[in-house]
Amino acid sequence: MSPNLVRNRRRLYRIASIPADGIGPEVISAGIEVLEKLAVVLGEFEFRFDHFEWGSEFYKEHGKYIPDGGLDELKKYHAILFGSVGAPDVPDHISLWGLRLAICQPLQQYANVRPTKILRGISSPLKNCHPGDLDWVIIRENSEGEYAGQGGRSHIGQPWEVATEVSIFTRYCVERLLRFAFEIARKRTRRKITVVTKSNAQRNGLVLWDEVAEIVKKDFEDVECDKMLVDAMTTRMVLHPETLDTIVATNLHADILSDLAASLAGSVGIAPTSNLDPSRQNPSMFEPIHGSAFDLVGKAIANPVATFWTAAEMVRWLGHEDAADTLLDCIENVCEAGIKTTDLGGSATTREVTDAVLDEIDHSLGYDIDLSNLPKRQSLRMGIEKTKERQQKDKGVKRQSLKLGFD
Ligand SMILES: NC(=O)c1ccc[n+]([C@@H]2O[C@H](COP(=O)([O-])OP(=O)(O)OC[C@H]3O[C@@H](n4cnc5c(N)ncnc54)[C@H](O)[C@@H]3O)[C@@H](O)[C@H]2O)c1
Ligand SMILES: O=C(O)[C@H](O)[C@@H](O)C(=O)O
Ligand SMILES: [K+]
Ligand SMILES: [Mn+2]
Repeated sequence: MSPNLVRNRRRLYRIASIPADGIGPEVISAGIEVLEKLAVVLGEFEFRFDHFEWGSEFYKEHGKYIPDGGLDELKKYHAILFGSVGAPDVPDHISLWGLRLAICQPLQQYANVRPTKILRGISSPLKNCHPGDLDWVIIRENSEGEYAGQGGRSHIGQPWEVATEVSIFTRYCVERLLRFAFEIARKRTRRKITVVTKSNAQRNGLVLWDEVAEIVKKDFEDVECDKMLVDAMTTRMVLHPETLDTIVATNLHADILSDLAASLAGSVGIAPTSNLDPSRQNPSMFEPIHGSAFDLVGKAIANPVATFWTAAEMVRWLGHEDAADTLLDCIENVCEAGIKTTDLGGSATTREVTDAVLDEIDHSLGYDIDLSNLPKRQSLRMGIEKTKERQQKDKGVKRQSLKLGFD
């Protein structure tokens, strides 16, 4: 088979990488290594990453996080891989609105999807909660609500100063998000959704949420639906995690609940986030759930698992379910082998966890692949095809060593 033919069968994905601030660059560079390894070993697709230096250093130099025309530039990519924005010497509302929200909102990434489960090898801080008891996906409204940006300040610095922070809930945005969440619930085994609001106190917008949920649920009779007030929801998440599956909530409520969820599953260092434009008119953006973690910067101990799981979700969104599952399996194997960072009670560095995951991916086809003597990339592509052919023939043979050499 000619190398060109092999090449043509592999999908090429152009990814915009925006590592930004804090531990963002440390975890995103690890994530890119893992994605590139996955691409080489599986041979189904390849990635071309373009790196954007947008972040707080860029802001301090240029007075903006995104240069003119930057959003149009992003639209040319299949997906965006994002680290975290936020620096100790820039107010947090400037950085968040300058970069993350300035991408999510105009690109209509209205569905923020945050799965959490107890990965193999990780234990929950809840003493009665075991793997399988906590397996949730939180769907966060990602375009309006408490993050609509409506409000202002008057008489600044005066004793009579006023500030308003106005939440906006539109029937259109609430309904599209609820429909998306019910679809997710329907695809999961338990077909169960909990709609979370605070409609006792927030008597306008969140009453609208409740009403729209009642209408939407009629189209999903196969999905079991219940509703909770957000304060009681925190209690249920802690005391009865096994009663929950898909959870849908407003922008702010789901932001808070999802950090709690990640920590109940072990750490904010493990959980992924997908900022999706379900219409696929714009690229979606994938990021670990955590922020810049100023306390960890430069120490080389940031947990890269959240970014690896995020990378798996990006691969899934691009249409490669099996590859995503393979990557998640590799991540769990590493956790199960006890190679964990300090937030999970281990002592491994970011590098050690990354190397262990790279090694697992190498083994994921069932062969040890030695690519060291290959002269050029094309040969490597052919080599991978050959490896897969042989794997098909030798199904069940585990961890054979295979030395590839084509020219
Ligand atoms: N999406 C984003 O870009 C995003 C998300 C959250 C926070 N932020 C920003 O990040 C900055 C810091 O925010 P914060 O302290 O509230 O939240 P954070 O998520 O950065 O940190 C909270 C805690 O979690 C720990 N932690 C976070 N990531 C970890 C990892 N990968 N491995 C191990 N431990 C990890 C930190 O050490 C810290 O103790 C702020 O500027 C905030 O605005 C940005
Ligand atoms: O949107 C936010 O509130 C922050 O960026 C952050 O907490 C997140 O989860 O993305
Ligand atoms: K992040
Ligand atoms: Mn958050």
